[in-house]
Amino acid sequence: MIRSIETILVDVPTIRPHKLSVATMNTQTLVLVRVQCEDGIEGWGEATTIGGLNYGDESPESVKVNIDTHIAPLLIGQEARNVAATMARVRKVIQGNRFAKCALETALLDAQARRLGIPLSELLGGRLRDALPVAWTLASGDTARDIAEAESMLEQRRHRIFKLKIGLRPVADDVKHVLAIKKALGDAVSVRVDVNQAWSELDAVNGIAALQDGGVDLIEQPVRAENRAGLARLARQFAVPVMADEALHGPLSAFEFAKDADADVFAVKIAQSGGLIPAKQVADIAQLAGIGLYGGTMLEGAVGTAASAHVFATFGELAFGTELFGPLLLTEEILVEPLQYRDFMLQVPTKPGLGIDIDRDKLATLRRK
Ligand SMILES: O=C(O)C[C@H]1C=CC(=O)O1
Ligand SMILES: [Mn+2]
Repeated sequence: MIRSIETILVDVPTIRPHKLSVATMNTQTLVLVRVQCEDGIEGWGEATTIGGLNYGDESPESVKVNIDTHIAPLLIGQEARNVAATMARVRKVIQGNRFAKCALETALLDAQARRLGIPLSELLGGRLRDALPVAWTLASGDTARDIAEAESMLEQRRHRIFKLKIGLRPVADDVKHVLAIKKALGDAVSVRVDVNQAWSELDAVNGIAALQDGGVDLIEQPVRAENRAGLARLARQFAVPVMADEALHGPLSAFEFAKDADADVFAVKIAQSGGLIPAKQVADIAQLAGIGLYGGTMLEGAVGTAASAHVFATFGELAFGTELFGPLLLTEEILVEPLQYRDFMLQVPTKPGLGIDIDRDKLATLRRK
């Protein structure tokens, strides 16, 4: 039985300003969810977003207040072992709030997998890989600094896929910035861009043409999330793959995109999908439709990153790798043993549940008072 649900806000400074077209982040706020069960088992989940309400329609504070006030009371006293029934109840009576639902589902599945003594990926059907390629986002806003940062990542064998955040400056300036980085890093390195919806369709036609010529590998969410037809036109017009990110809000939106192949690639995110099981459905839909997969992040800390890793490890196809670098962008470690990144890959944890242990003392110091 579920005994208690606690939500904890944790503000962690980033290692440098992280500049997106919608926000500049100097801290990330983690919403940690702790579910305690009568049998002594506990599970952890996490929700994050980017820049308060700049990125999505849930904020860390809304996730906390909506779980505390509206969702937790539905769950206290419910059977903890049947996560499917519990989440079905939540999904039936709670509208929206995908990030909050994801954090809760993560905690319930973590608890159940710990109870069974198996890694979470096994509860999700079993893993097809033990390590995941991880991209790094260059988003300092400065070309020379981004190149130096990428070179250091290559030297440490941490990342060889780089995603550049653009869309804030005029298209020509952004193209110049991206191509300078691509030229400096060379052909062995994958350079991609994320426009975070900033371009008009006309900007996108011009921008993508130049980026494609310059050897950029992937174009992420160039136009508004609502403009599915526009994204589809761009995907058809260009050979360089065009990826849907903010446009994906779970299985239903994935199905709408998949019906007519309106994107070449999906950025699958557990939070945007509304949970781990819906994220798997998004991936299934993509694979059935021949759409490529990329394991996305909401810049989660270690808990959300581990949860995402367990989900992505079950994907048959993962042609574009992942961007599960969230914990590496933060100045503080909240795990007893950090997640392992080596040889350009994140190692999927192997211990039961999420396979991680929260450092309780650290959490006590960092939590918002
Ligand atoms: O993809 C996004 O839009 C959000 C996020 C993921 C990586 C990053 O730097 O920002
Ligand atoms: Mn994106």
